[in-house]
Amino acid sequence: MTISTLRIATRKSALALWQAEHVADLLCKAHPGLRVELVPLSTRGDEILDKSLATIGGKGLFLKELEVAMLEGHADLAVHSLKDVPSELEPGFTLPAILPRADAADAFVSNDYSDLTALPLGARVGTSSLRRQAQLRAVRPDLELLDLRGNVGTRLQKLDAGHYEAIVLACAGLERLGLHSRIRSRLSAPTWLPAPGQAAIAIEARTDQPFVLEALAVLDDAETRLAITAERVMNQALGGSCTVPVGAWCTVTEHGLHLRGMVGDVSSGRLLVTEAAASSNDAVALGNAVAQALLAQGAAALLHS
Ligand SMILES: NCc1[nH]cc(CCC(=O)O)c1CC(=O)O
Repeated sequence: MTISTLRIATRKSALALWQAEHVADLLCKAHPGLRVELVPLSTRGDEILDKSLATIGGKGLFLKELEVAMLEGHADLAVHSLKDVPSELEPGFTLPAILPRADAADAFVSNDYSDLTALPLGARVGTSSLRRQAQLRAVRPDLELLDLRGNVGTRLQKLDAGHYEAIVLACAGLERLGLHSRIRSRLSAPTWLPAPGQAAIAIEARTDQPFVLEALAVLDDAETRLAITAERVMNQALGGSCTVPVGAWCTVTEHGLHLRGMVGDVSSGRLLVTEAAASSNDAVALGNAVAQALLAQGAAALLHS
């Protein structure tokens, strides 16, 4: 059976819409004659902006309404930032395609300062990400770390309004929104680790829709899938969610996979870091091995503190 139309469920933020339109373009190119429509939806994660994600129930809140739309037959697929996708999906759903990864680094964004070291003593830095907070603490224990939620545009407005000397965002999101010029410097591996799956776009669909899955699978990037598998397995083995400061970065070369993992503590800025290598067939084992090594270093105490 050939599919004539695919409907993409997406959140309504500028970044989510860009990503959904990007997938729509790729699908149209891959399947000439296919109609692709966007189904923009609001999620609880978008609506509740005054509480931390940890308090309101974590990352799943950005997926739920999109999954309901697929279950009710209003949409055939959903497009997500992979780093917002919980390591365990709801039953009945799968990720048939992971797109090639963009720049996974974080961005130091500031109107007055060129990088982290240039910030004055006690400067205010905005980020609600515990991973970013712990890594900031580790290099600059003097900084005042302040919460900052909302979509990318809102966060930049709060910086420009003078609430912070600097904020930290993902380079990939800024690039996609045409905001490359806001990146003053990159916070990148190996010294600074991104979130598991950062900068990769994931397509989600129902496991019981074989023709949809087949149409989507052509967009899958094998190398990115290997890397994010190792990173997400590590995160899951650490009991990971967005409520703990965990960073991961897996590279893929002709020699195989190399994974660097981090668990941090926000209050002390203490970071545990481990790395290991494996062959391309062993992404899952590599993720588990790095998680076990972090636990052996004492990660459990940090994760449950
Ligand atoms: N948590 C929100 C979110 N989810 C994905 C991205 C960036 C794009 C990506 O990582 O693919 C962002 C914004 C940010 O962290 O600055």
